[in-house]
Amino acid sequence: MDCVITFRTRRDYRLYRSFIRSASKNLFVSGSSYELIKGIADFLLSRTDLRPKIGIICGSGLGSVATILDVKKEFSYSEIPHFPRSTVPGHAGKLLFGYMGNVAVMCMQGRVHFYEGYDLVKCVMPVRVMKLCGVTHIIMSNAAGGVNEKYNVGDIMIVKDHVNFLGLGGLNPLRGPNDDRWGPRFVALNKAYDQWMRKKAKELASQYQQQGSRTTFHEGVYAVVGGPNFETVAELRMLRKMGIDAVGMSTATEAIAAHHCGMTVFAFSLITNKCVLEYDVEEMPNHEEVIESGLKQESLVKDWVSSLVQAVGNQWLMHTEKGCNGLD
Ligand SMILES: O=P(O)(O)O[C@@H]1C[C@H](O)[C@@H](CO)O1
Ligand SMILES: Nc1nc2[nH]cnc2c(=O)[nH]1
Repeated sequence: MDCVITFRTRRDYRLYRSFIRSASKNLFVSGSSYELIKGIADFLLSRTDLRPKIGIICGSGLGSVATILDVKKEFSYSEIPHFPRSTVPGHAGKLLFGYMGNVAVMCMQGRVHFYEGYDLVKCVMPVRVMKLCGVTHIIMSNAAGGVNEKYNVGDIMIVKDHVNFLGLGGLNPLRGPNDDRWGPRFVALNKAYDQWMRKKAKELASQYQQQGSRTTFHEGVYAVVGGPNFETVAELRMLRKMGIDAVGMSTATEAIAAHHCGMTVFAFSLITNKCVLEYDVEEMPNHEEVIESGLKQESLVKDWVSSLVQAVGNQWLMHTEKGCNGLD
């Protein structure tokens, strides 16, 4: 049915036209515009003198990583304008600014996920906020199911690559008009996970093995699925045939946004459950077990992440005179 709108004055017409223009623009950019994210970064930076160089995202049950920070400023996500709120147990929903040694760090104690109802562009908003706060290196962690039969609960997998099942189906945080201030329209991902950081992380990991730790470190491929259900046996068998080592519900999309805006990306998965690829098995994955596994590996993960942060800091010192204490 056609609809005819009449306007009493030219002013009414102009108001209507500008409303429609901004509404159609917002259809694409709401929650993601550069200006909005700059506003959030400015809000945070106006409340702390600390200028972070490294960003950390704590996954399910991995929030304890934040406790190694000498915290200088803490925000609850709910007090940050336009910031998404975590709704999942095991994600405290706090943004912390502090030091790890002499390295200035910004740390998300908990993330938001697509399955919580957020658009992907909103899920990656905190990554872009970190970028505009000055973060150059980002460390992402997640809880994941071990698809590779050699992986055991408590193992750690350094992510060397990912399969983005959401993205292959068209759900991508970069979908929509591209703002070149973030990065190019078509971004290459063959070097998404930084080689130097992976090598350093492996070197640091080897010390635990030498000290007799039972934790095994791997390097492997992470697959992101939409969640929130855990996978069926048929899905897991398919993932394994495809060469997937671990499966989860986050990280890959954040890594895409971080790489797109030029950050150096490192990600790791804590294997919190062994995926069940057989039908006649009693055990079933659950979120409580995921969180519990995170807590069990707390001290090793904290130690390892902290040494990696220091290693990045030392690397900076070698290449710049200023270092990374956030005061330069
Ligand atoms: O935030 P991450 O990816 O660590 O959380 C994983 C995926 C689900 O949110 C949850 C399932 O237990 O853990
Ligand atoms: N998709 C998925 N995410 C997880 N997070 C922790 N364990 C799992 C799992 O088995 N599957």
